[in-house]
Amino acid sequence: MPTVAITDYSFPDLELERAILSAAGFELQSGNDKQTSALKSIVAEADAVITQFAPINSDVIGAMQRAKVIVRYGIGYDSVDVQAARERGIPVCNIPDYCIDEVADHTLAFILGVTRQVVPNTLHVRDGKWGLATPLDQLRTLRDQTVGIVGFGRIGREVAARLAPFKSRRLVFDAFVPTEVVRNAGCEPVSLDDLLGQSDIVTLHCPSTPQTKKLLNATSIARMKPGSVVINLARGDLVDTAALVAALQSGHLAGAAIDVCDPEPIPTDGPLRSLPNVIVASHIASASPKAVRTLRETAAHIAVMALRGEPLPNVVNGVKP
Ligand SMILES: NC(=O)c1ccc[n+]([C@@H]2O[C@H](COP(=O)([O-])OP(=O)(O)OC[C@H]3O[C@@H](n4cnc5c(N)ncnc54)[C@H](O)[C@@H]3O)[C@@H](O)[C@H]2O)c1
Ligand SMILES: O=C(O)[C@H](O)COP(=O)(O)O
Repeated sequence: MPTVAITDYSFPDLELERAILSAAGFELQSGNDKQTSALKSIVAEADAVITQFAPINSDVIGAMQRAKVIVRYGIGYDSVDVQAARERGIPVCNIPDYCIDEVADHTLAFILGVTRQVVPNTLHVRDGKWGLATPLDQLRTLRDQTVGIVGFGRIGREVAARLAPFKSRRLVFDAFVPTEVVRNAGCEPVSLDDLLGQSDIVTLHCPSTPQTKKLLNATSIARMKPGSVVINLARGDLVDTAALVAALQSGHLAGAAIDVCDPEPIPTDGPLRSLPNVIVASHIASASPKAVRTLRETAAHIAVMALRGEPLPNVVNGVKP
């Protein structure tokens, strides 16, 4: 019986996937290991592979003897060596639209949380105190803030739309989206340098690629406005963690709100877990019952389509099945 291998997952079980695959006559085999040797063994005989955060590098892809597809449980596919898959003729599919509202809402929650100093003022009251916990000049209004959005895809556009009623000035840098698309959304297309130099809030919504890794590093952070903040719900490696921590500790950056970090998880003694001017979450911005269900069902259905030889949606590496 054809087999679908799931390399790793963060869900309590795989019953949803198992039901879809067995109804289609396929068997599910699963592991939950991110080491190359274990990954090679789980994918070796699989006819389709579904993967979440495990690194599917060229060694792991080289071990695939029969795979007709690699499906990423998620939007970003930086954990998969898509070029190695292309060389082997294996299509890689992502799930591009399962959590756009969830991540855009979470971004607004983070932006408002930082702007209105929600977390320190909550902890203050919990600590038995009363009155303003943070200096007055740290409480701002979005009407007075310039927000710089890096990456104007599905999530970046929804963030921009959610910011419109707050009347913030919205700057956008996207390396590929035409400037009319940005203007039509009521935003101002700018260069990355202008965005960093003029924004009070910089929010990242581009993928992790060789061009965007460490987009925010010591040099680019130094170009940011003193007192500005960084919001990152895209990928941890877009930001040089040491440079971010140094800028938060020196006060050059007033704060950060991050759902993703490099590395993940953040080490237990890592400063990003304890700095008072940081809001942090553990890569959960995509979560809602609807989003997780859509993600899991879509991944299983794409595996079924591949095993039936049907045309595949969301192929990101240009390989036709
Ligand atoms: N925290 C989470 O749980 C979570 C959930 C979903 C997505 N994400 C991350 O968010 C990212 C964005 O998601 P999306 O759905 O908006 O993707 P998308 O593909 O719709 O949009 C990404 C945008 O980034 C732009 N871009 C690419 N390279 C760029 C560069 N060098 N400089 C500037 N812009 C560039 C693209 O042109 C595109 O418009 C994903 O790649 C993923 O890594 C995180
Ligand atoms: O469950 C998750 O956290 C999602 O898979 C995140 O992955 P994505 O950021 O690539 O969508």
